[in-house]
Amino acid sequence: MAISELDLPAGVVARQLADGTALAEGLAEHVAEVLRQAVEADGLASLLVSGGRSPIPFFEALSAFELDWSRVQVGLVDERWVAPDQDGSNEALVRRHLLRGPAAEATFLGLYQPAATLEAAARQAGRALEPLKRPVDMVVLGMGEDGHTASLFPGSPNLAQALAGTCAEPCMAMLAPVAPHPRISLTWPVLARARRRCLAIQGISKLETLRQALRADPLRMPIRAFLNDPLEIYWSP
Ligand SMILES: O=C(O)[C@H](O)[C@@H](O)[C@H](O)[C@H](O)COP(=O)(O)O
Repeated sequence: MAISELDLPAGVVARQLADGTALAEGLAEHVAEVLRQAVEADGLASLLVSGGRSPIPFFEALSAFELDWSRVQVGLVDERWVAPDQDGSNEALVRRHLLRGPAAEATFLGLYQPAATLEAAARQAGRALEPLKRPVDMVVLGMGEDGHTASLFPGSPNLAQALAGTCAEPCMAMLAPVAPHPRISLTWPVLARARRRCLAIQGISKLETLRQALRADPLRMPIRAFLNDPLEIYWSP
């Protein structure tokens, strides 16, 4: 199976790479160029990345690119509600694998907030995102086997509100079916209205998930809400 076999909506571009290394390097080169152009045009660039396991090679490849990282904001599309020094923290993942070398000069805008409740933490995270340049210059999404993206999980309370184009909150409390369960996720308006968006997925199984998502209800497979122009899908076997 090849990604070219998928019937993608207009404005959705698919790039098939030979393997995970080529995917990480190709995506890093593309993202670095978008950031470089945004810094040149606006004096500031904003990047939102996903957590999980698969972005690590991409993070490490991107961190080595020479650009004016002091004018780049790096944030997360979601966070597990765990402190940065605990297992599962996306902030720790980005600080360890992306904010190093030249990229150490970037400004990190995290989502984790200690608070009495997850909902209070999400509200505080939204306020902490106020300095984020919008529309965001580049959002890099991942996708789970169930069709979730960021921490927009099927069956999560608040999902319908978070996917609505009228959602006024930049981020919301979400619940994942897998540990760590409490999450904070950016919402559709921030993620979908970015100037450039990439979806990075690897393996036949996720390609099958993507094929199913193209015909699915976003409430059942939330990635569907982002499969529209502009989107560049990076996929490798
Ligand atoms: O916090 C997270 O886990 C991510 O933001 C999440 O949305 C991730 O992109 C998918 O779960 C895919 O994860 P993998 O790339 O590790 O399969």
